[in-house]
Amino acid sequence: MLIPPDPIQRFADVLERARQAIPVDPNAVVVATVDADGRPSARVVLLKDFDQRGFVFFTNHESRKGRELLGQPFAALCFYWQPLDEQVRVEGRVEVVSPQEADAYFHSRARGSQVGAWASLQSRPLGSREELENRVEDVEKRYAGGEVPRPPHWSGFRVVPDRIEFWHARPSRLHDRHVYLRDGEGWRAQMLYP
Ligand SMILES: Cc1cc2nc3c(=O)[nH]c(=O)nc-3n(C[C@H](O)[C@H](O)[C@H](O)COP(=O)(O)O)c2cc1C
Repeated sequence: MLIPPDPIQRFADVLERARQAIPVDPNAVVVATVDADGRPSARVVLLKDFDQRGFVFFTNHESRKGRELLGQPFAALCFYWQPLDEQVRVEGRVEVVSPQEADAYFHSRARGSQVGAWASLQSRPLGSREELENRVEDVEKRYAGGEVPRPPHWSGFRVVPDRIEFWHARPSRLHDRHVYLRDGEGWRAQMLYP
């Protein structure tokens, strides 16, 4: 098989197949970060955008992942689509998206999610469910009848890839693995043993 030259276009094709095969959250992805001591942590987020510049997700920048990424600006993403028998791994430096990009996405979200972004002190200890509900009520009162602005601590991260790997299951565990390594403005593709 000839390895397709553009990994971003190849990712677009795989994600499109995933969207057709998986009714809920085909854009879910595990994102791994590390803290200042090199200790890794991982969680699922939703991929909200991607193009030649990179892969974007949104979150609270004061959350555990947010603080880790602001301190150690590298991440690894891992997609797995079981019905497709496909895995894609993306690695690279992370940058914060522009305020315009963050605003545009924030204002496209449901109002409840916008309120939640203010109410949730993501990843900090919570005393009770009631405490969270009271915070939600306070935010709703504060912005009653008006637009909910984007919290300054809520924005997107873009993973700027320097390594993208496509894995496709094959019989006898002799799977296909194609890794793309950033090479100047382009990519150098390489097969790997499974
Ligand atoms: C399907 C799914 C999608 C999620 N999407 C997001 C997301 O886009 N952004 C986000 O901040 N958290 C998302 N979460 C919650 C995260 O997994 C995580 O619990 C939260 O962000 C706190 O992580 P942290 O403490 O490591 O920062 C999602 C969880 C699941 C299961």
